[in-house]
Amino acid sequence: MINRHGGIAMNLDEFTASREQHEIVKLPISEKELCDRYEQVFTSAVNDVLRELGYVYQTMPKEILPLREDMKVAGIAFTVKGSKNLTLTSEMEQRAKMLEELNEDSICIWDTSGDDESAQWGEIMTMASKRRGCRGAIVDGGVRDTDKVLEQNFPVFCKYRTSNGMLGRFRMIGWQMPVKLGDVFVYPGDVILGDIDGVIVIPRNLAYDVLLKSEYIKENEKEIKQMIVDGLTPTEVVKRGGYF
Ligand SMILES: O=C([O-])CC(=O)C(=O)O
Ligand SMILES: [Mg+2]
Repeated sequence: MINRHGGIAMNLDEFTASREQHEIVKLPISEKELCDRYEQVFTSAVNDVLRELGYVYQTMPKEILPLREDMKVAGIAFTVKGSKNLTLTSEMEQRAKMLEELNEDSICIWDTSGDDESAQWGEIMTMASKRRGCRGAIVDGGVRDTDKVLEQNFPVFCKYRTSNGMLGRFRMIGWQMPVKLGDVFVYPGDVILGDIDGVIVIPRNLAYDVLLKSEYIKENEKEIKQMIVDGLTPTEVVKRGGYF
């Protein structure tokens, strides 16, 4: 296309739409039921289903782990993006506003631009987000007040613990925008599942089908495990259609 200065114009409409007007498709079941059922499966099963569909870059950086090994959570992505920043004017007010926009069955996802210094989550933020019906937080950064977060039984997955509060060190640039943690893109509305093996992102348009197939895998693996209990060798298991 020739622009009004006679030069070649770049048409960014489609690209912009793919990034910033990502459709939040309606799901065949409620978000609450979807999340509750995802919490009954496990990340490895979901990962295998996504792999079958050709989606092999859906796991978050492997350093993002649960605060306690038995923590498991599924939720609807509410994304937050920030970076190291020395300014603090209105930082608290801005963070309060974000927390007040968290919705029921959300999970707060922090893209920290690779922060290695501050805590993006803590005790009071846990208390406030629980009241909003938020199901957990996934932080590509840090958490503080860890003992008080653990007492609240709120699933938090993060890279590190630190007493460094984010004020004056880090701040948000916005929320509910597309973010990228490691290799994986997260769009607001995607489904997130975290357990002892880490965190996986299920694109929203696939979320219901992937759930059904993951539930099937969970059932099917019972039969495979029974073959081992019955004394079959791994070779016999594979011959009968079993897998690992
Ligand atoms: O501001 C922070 O770093 C978070 C915090 O301490 C809290 O939520 O209690
Ligand atoms: Mg605190």
